[in-house]
Amino acid sequence: MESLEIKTVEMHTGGEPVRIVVSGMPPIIGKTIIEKMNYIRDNLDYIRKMLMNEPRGHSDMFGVILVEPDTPEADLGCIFIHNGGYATMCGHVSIAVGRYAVDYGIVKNLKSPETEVTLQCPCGLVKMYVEYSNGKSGITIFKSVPAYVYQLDLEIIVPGFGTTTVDISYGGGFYAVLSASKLGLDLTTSSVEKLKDAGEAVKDAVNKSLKLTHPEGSDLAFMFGVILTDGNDEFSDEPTTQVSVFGHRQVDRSPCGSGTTARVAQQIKRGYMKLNQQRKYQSVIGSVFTGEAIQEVKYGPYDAVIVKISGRSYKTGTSVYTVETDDETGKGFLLS
Ligand SMILES: O=C(O)[C@H]1NCC[C@@H]1O
Repeated sequence: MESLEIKTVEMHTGGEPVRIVVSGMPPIIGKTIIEKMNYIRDNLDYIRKMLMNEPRGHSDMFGVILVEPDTPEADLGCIFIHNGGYATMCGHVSIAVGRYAVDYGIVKNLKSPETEVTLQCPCGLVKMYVEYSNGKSGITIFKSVPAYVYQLDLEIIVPGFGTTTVDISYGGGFYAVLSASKLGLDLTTSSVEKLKDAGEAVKDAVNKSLKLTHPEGSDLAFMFGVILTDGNDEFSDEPTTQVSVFGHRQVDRSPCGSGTTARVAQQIKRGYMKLNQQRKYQSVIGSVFTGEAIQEVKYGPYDAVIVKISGRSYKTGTSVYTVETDDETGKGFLLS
């Protein structure tokens, strides 16, 4: 532990933190990206706890450990980390890592007006298009893995909130999507604590009533989060607001890239949106991503769509993290 010296680049996307681990990790064993994620989870989880939890992080911290990809198609491999564990996809991090790859010389073939970066994520390859001109990077668009609805109108009993229905949709991770009003909540007036309670309760309820499967195996088949929306599903030029609750009662400050991907697939399936219609998705702090389904594809047995998301990230600093051997508290704790 004492010899750890983890170097990070710190960014945020739409207010959601991105702690990018760029060096200092012990060797990571594994051939595939999933094997690497599982190796870190089983052998190096103390590093996630040290970087995400207090006193170096906080209960809403998010990050990524950069690893060697196992395919020449990818520029970087991404292991996404949060307060409770690991994510198979993360849009807000991908948006930041796209800029990082351009600004820190990871990608050599810089092109204006946009430079392509490919990330290997546990869910698959994610293609980034980073705005780049006059030596400056900017807005990043990503095209994720195929997104699809797993089940519409799943009935669940949510303790403390009643019986309701949710749609289960996949955007690189599985989300339950529902209007906050179905739980008697309002995204503008309900407290963040109440939204966390609801998110946790919905996730538990879905886990009790549904066994998820995924065409590429069980490592991808778990409920990642809950998207509570303002219910404004009909297409409009106005943004629709949503909040993603995931991990250990963690609340996304950004509109949530993978959650937006899942919601676009759900809105297409329900006929609220059409292919090539671009919509604005707003977080509870007012940051905005755009989302658009650009192509229909078949994914295993599912009718899926390829979704394009755009957002903007910013750099906030760099850090070097260490831990002293006798510092038990400094190994990481959560207060909530
Ligand atoms: O943008 C996203 O996809 C995410 N943000 C935090 C939780 C999700 O992974």
